[in-house]
Amino acid sequence: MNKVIDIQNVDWRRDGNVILSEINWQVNRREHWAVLGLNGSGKTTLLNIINGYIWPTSGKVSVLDQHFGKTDIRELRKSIGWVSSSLQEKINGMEYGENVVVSGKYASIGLYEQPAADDYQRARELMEQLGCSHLANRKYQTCSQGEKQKILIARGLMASPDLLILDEPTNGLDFISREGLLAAIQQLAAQEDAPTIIFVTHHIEEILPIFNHTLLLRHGTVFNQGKTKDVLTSESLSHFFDIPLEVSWRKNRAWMTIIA
Ligand SMILES: Nc1ncnc2c1ncn2[C@@H]1O[C@H](COP(=O)(O)OP(=O)(O)OP(=O)(O)O)[C@@H](O)[C@H]1O
Repeated sequence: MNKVIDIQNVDWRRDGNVILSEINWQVNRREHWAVLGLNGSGKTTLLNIINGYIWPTSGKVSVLDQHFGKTDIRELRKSIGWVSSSLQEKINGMEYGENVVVSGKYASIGLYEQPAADDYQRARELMEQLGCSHLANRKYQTCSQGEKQKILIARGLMASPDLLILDEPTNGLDFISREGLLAAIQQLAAQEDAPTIIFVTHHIEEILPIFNHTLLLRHGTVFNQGKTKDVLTSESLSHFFDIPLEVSWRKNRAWMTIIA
């Protein structure tokens, strides 16, 4: 496989508005990317294009070397794990943690097929990896927000995807749970056989060292992209957010302070 994501000159217009404009973005294997942008900058729209839920008005898209327009998107989606808040709403709260994870293999929300014993074995391993194996026999609705996210990430890995998209996975987490989830993601991404991970966030300090590349989206355009250390600079981010700020690095993570 050459490119995990290859987006060339993509525009998306809706009702006379330009929502995405001239997007060019290439993601190679062995790279993990963070996508950063304020509300309404076009992050979800871009993810919807990658997953084939919306079609670009112009431009070319290929994902995992499959060229859109020439491929069966439903087949392709089996190789893409996607964890988002809209998925969270679709999960049956009465389902047990491990069943939620196993359902990821069948790319279905509930379980309509009879899983094999080794599916449960794999689900347990993934839950172990994410630090949530103790939730295997817990009803999903009784789990905390952070616990639910870990279950959903394990679920997203169940079909052994080549691409895993984490869309604002830390939403609604307190800072302890957030750090717990980030530590699990860092560990997961560092594994030899990890899928390529795209991590979408509003917060620069959530960009873990493993996210060696970052894409900055603003008003539906790519403001900057490249190596995370080159992109998350005081100068670049002051322009990006249109406010003077200073970036400092602690434990290989960038933190920003607004300077009056
Ligand atoms: N189907 C649509 N029709 C018209 N406008 C749309 C549609 N979908 C998104 N938009 C607009 O496109 C812009 C980008 O939205 P998008 O949801 O992609 O942003 P986002 O970066 O994901 O924001 P957030 O961080 O708030 O989730 C917004 O102004 C939104 O109102």
